[in-house]
Amino acid sequence: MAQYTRISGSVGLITLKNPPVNALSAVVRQGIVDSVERALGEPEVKCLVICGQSGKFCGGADIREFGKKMTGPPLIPVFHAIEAAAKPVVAAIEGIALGGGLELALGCHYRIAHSKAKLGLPEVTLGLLPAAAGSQRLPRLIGVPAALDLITTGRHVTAAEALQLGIVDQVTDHNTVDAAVKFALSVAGQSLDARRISTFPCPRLSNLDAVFEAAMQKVRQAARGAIAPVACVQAVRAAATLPYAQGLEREKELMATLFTSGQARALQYSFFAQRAVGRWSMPSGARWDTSKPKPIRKAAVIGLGTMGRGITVGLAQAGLSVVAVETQEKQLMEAKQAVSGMLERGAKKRGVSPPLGNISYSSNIKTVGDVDLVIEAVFEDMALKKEVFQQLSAVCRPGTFLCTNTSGLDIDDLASQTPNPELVVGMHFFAPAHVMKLLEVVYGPRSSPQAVATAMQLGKVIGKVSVAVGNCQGFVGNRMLSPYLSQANFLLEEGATPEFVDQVLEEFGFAMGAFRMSDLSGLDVGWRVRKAAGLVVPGKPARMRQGCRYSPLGDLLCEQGRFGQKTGSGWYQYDKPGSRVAKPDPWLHSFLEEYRARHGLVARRIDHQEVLERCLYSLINEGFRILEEGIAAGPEDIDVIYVLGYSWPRHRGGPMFYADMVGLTRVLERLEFYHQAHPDVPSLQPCNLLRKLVASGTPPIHRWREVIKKVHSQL
Ligand SMILES: CCCCCCC/C=C/C(=O)SCCNC(=O)CCNC(=O)[C@H](O)C(C)(C)COP(=O)(O)OP(=O)(O)OC[C@H]1O[C@@H](n2cnc3c(N)ncnc32)[C@H](O)[C@@H]1OP(=O)(O)O
Repeated sequence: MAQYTRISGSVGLITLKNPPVNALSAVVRQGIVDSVERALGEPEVKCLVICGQSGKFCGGADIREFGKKMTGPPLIPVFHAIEAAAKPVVAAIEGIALGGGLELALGCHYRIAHSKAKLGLPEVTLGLLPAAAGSQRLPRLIGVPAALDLITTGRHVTAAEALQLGIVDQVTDHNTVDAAVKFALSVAGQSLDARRISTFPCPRLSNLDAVFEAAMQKVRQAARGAIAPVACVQAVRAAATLPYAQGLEREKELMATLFTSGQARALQYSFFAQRAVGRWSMPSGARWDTSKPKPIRKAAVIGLGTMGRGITVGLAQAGLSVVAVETQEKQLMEAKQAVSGMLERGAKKRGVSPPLGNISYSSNIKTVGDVDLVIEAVFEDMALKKEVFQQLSAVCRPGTFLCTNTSGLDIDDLASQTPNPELVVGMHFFAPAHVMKLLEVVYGPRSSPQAVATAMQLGKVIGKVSVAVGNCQGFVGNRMLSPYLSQANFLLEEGATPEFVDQVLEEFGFAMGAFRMSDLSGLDVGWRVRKAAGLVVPGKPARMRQGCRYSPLGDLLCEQGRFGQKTGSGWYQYDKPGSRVAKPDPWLHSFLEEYRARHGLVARRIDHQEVLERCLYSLINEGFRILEEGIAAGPEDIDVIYVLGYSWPRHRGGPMFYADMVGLTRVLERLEFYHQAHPDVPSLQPCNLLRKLVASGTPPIHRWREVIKKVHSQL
């Protein structure tokens, strides 16, 4: 709702009340209309102030109303009524003014913001554009280049930047409503002619075409197929070239295509999924709302390689005390320098001082005796990790949580090295660990709910989106990647090239195709895992292992020292070791031809559809298996992992959402088709849960959990 009160005798105060973010639901919109009408009708009222309850101005349109039947007054006429008012209307912006929230403020005559407020038009991140006249008002207020930047990226700006850009008129460190009331009284009675943004001409640009061409090129490059950023540029162009009313028509037209698009649905699903993963549950019944985390004030990181350094930076930046341990003195010195550099660069960007004092470095593991939680980040080697866990058990005080940063090793096996396996969880960080948003929190059968809650909470404190998953080979992300990469390799055996496979996957929207990604991560990583699993048989590249089809192509490259970017060659060639520019490699093409000839394989033409279906559907099929086994609690968990950790295009929601969009029946049919053609590839065999979902009438994704529950109850 919107509450109307009169304060200081002549100020009409409208307070938006719709927790948690005062979104502009139908009731709120109606409340604004009624309150404005009332204030304008009261002769004693000289000016109006609009604010939001609980220190939050407004989080924008109510996203939960999208896709439902529209009720209540539409936003544009509401904002026009405010702008047309004969009494000054001042927006008192505390906390947030985002999307429709900022558009509401732009409809007001003045804007006063608290110094800690964040403002922005993030509609593009939801597959939309600022279609409550934001795309038309903002360029008129701050000029085309700045408006293009804010609208196409959706980035939030601080109050200080908003003041500099001219979005707000004043910034205060004190009570924002008081400041707005004082300000409103000071301008009451003055002419409002120069305050109605819709009447402003858009600031002229001499190089208008060049500016828009450059903007379009930039968004097309960054968007990986997303349509909203392109529509945002088109809408701002309308503001720059058309009168306001016509610009508004164009904004409406563009919004109509976006609003009902699959991409908008995917992005909005992704928004809610990212929040839903915080409400985790375990098969034991333990849940986020019944498991209390322990506060972590002091943590230790063991092993200061690339991952350990990033984790140390993340913890220190979040204000924790960190003991950073590296037993090799030379490595310790290098790490100290590298960590300090990262902290200094990060602090410079944020205009704060680097938290160097939060870290103490040591080469002795015994120095971790008084920490609340340890994150072991030594080399990915089970024997080494076990040794470290045994040492930790001896030196840590009782109750210390022991976490391991591993991308797939058995958490339970590691937990068995300690007298308190309930305190052990996996924390799978993604490189670079201080930058990547994703954290897989892995619980073993003996991990306590409190240990999981604590790791999840710590993830939040250090700014990660944490997803709780069960213990299995590769956890969720890497387990699903395995069939995807296998298919990519099989496609090479059958006639494709790395360039073609990558092109198809990149056109789908991945930042990098399977082979470019493998070259970046290092082919030796997978090689080591396959060796440990007994799959690599040097000198005998037979194409079957343990009764299933196996491609030894990656192993053969590793045997030649081709580990990817770091060695200057892998699936591609690079100018020099460490170079990032992948070039097709004639050597690799001849190698593939010889390989096929040696194994009696005849190259055939493989089309886009086959590449996409075999790579993606095998990955999705593994996702269904993961759900069936209860390793992930719901499809949102998998989708968040893929979008944040594996560069799955956000505008496609994630693999499970994509399966829902394609249609489960179609996914099932195509898997059956490919499995018939490749009966020796078990990952192509449709899993039971997928069959059950299809048999139960292909329910939409938000109802899959009901079917999953039934499957689990039958086990
Ligand atoms: C019908 C046609 C209308 C056409 C209008 C076109 C023009 C306008 C379009 C828009 O305004 S689209 C919305 C633009 N706004 C946003 O994108 C903001 C989205 N929200 C956020 O970025 C964050 O939530 C926040 C506001 C910065 C707060 O972050 P914080 O970390 O503090 O909390 P969260 O966990 O993210 O959110 C808490 C809670 O609130 C729900 N929520 C947030 N924003 C909205 C919203 N705009 N509508 C509905 N619900 C919202 C969020 O989902 C969380 O709830 P749970 O999911 O955990 O239950």
